[in-house]
Amino acid sequence: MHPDTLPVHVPLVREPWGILKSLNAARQNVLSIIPEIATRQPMVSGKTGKRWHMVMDPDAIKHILLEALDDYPKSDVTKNLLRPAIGESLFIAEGAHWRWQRRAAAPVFSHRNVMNLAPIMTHAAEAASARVAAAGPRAVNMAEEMVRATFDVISDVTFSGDGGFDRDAVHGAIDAYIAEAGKISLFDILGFPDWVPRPGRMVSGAALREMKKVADDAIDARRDGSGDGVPDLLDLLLEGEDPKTKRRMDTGELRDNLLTFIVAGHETTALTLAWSLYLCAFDQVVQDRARAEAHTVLGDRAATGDDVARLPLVRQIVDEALRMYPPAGIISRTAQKHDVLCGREVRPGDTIMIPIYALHRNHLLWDAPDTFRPERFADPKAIDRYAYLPFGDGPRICIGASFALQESVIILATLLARHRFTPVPGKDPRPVMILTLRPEGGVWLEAEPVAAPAAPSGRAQGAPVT
Ligand code: HEM
Repeated sequence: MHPDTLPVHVPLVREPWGILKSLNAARQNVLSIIPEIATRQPMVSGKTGKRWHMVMDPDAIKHILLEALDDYPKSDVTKNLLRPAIGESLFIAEGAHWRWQRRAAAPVFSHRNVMNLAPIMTHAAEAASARVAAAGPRAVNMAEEMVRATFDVISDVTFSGDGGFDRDAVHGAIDAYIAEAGKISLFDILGFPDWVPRPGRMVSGAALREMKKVADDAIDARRDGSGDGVPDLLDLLLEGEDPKTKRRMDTGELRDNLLTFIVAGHETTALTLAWSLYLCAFDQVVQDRARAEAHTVLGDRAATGDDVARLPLVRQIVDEALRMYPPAGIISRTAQKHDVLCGREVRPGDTIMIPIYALHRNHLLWDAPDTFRPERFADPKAIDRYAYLPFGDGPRICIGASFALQESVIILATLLARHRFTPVPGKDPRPVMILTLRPEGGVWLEAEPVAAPAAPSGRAQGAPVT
């Protein structure tokens, strides 16, 4: 197929690059350090200051993420990067300190609790759809809209109804932090030796202090008052207890974990939605089919938690967007022991990268990997589990995966039911990874209103929460 007929992708490196060239390229886009052969081979190794390996072999990945979990902790660099913002929270902690927090937080994301939070997602979907309608007929940057929608959701489910919680202050602080942290990660992902100067290390302390204070105040206020209505993530985490040690989180631990949910959960979900909408605009046939599905199930109302299971094509579009543009495009670990992966020697201290972007486009694992084909997810059993890792895997798999998928399907189905999205010529986004895989330039789409048919009879109406 002619490349012009493919959705946007990153041109990968075809020749070995020196340190400076790699560094320069990574400054612009971390994905551009992935060699093209990583989409054709099970493992690629090299040395850029430190020894590194990129692993795309499902069995080796299973070994790293599941069987030998303790021998492959998250790389120090990832942890150093995030610690100033989110402390020793679930995302960063290792060993016993990670285990008790994971056990205490697991029930927070149970199917029932996530379902209970669906009305907040429906409400955000309604609001996003109304904003898009109001902005038309001119082109809308859907990437920006989706950041707003998912931030509405995550701030409502973390600190719902807390009058004193200043959303804009937290949003601003997180964005400033991520922008700074992104600069550091370029060095860190490459595994440069510690003596390389890191200009971004001077992360703005003031922004972080402000963010933590806002969160602490909201937690203390909640401890004093009683939360009413459906318990949100803060209520659930306040109740959370490690069943083994009976330990509960103190205010600092609660704050670090709630901020983790905001940092880990909001931009990633916004990107999933932005890329899904880009792909729907790219392929009008798929978009029409998804709209027909949404109309059949929803009629003229917004999607609810109960609808998610009845929207398989919308879900497949989300799955395929997560394959082609995984928000966490690379995850990395530091080897602790001598080991052998794909017949190759691994030494303690080696950086192990799982370039999810290249794994999801590996020709050994996927047919026509650069082509948008949501139907490849029609039968989930047909997908090799360790070939598809948008949420990681093993005990450290994303704790918010079902939350993110539910939110994405609710928002995408609602938007597709009410608008027809078409690309704006000459405004294709460029996939760029700094900390996450973003559509540089935005996802600019024309959104034409579509009249939805009346709600199908005999089905409960999902009244949006106001
Ligand atoms: C589409 C959206 C999302 C994507 C693509 C995503 C991706 C990931 C990935 C790849 C990991 C594993 C990282 C590694 O092993 O190095 C992870 C971990 C994590 N994610 Fe997500 N995530 C998403 C949404 C969320 C949401 C909504 C939340 C919370 C509300 C969340 C909270 C976390 C936490 C706490 C961890 C660390 C878990 C642990 O180490 O025990 N994520 N995520």
